[in-house]
Amino acid sequence: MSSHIGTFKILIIGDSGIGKSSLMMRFVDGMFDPEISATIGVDFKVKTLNVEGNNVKLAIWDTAGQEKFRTLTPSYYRGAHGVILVYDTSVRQTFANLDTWRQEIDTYITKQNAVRMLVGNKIDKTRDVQREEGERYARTHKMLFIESSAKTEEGVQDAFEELVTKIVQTPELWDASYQSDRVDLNRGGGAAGGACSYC
Ligand SMILES: Nc1nc2c(ncn2[C@@H]2O[C@H](COP(=O)(O)OP(=O)(O)OP(=O)(O)O)[C@@H](O)[C@H]2O)c(=O)[nH]1
Repeated sequence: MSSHIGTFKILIIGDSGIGKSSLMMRFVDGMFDPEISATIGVDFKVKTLNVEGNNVKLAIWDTAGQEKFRTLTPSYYRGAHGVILVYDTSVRQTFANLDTWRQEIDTYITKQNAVRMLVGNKIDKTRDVQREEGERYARTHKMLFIESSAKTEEGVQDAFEELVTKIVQTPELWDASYQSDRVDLNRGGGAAGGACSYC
């Protein structure tokens, strides 16, 4: 029997045109649209996932990459349990911009141990950034790492599953009864307790 451990807020950020909306559409709807339009403000979808016997509801926030369409940035980050930072493996500049996005995460995130994942998207295209470079960046900055293609589907499901698995394994992020300053050795790491809101 599986138990429901609440709703996780997942944020997708990164430069414009790297495929944030496409990753969300591929994951939630199983589709790819080569003519998808730019996000204005924020888009939002919900999906339920079963991870290690736990039913989790994901509230996925797909944010605009274009500065002029980014409004209310702090509210995107409020209460987020996981952040997916995306770059385009076929456009080096989007990799070079990662430091700026990481600074934004550190400025606005409210749950300090929110799980961070780096995703190199568009691996179906000619490469401008090698896999090893992405791996190294993620390791240096303590992020999970995966490469993907929203077009071919490769890596997309794995990215969300790995992120959510890590969140499930970090109960201080979502279990209201968990106190991070107290270590209770009798406590299991799994499915217990409090529901989280995502707003
Ligand atoms: N070849 C290829 N094209 C992709 C992939 N992912 C997205 N695209 C295309 O890249 C373009 C931009 O995709 P979006 O998903 O709108 O990018 P975004 O990051 O959400 O852009 P903003 O909303 O402006 O922040 C679209 O034409 C997509 O079809 C991919 O994995 N491979």
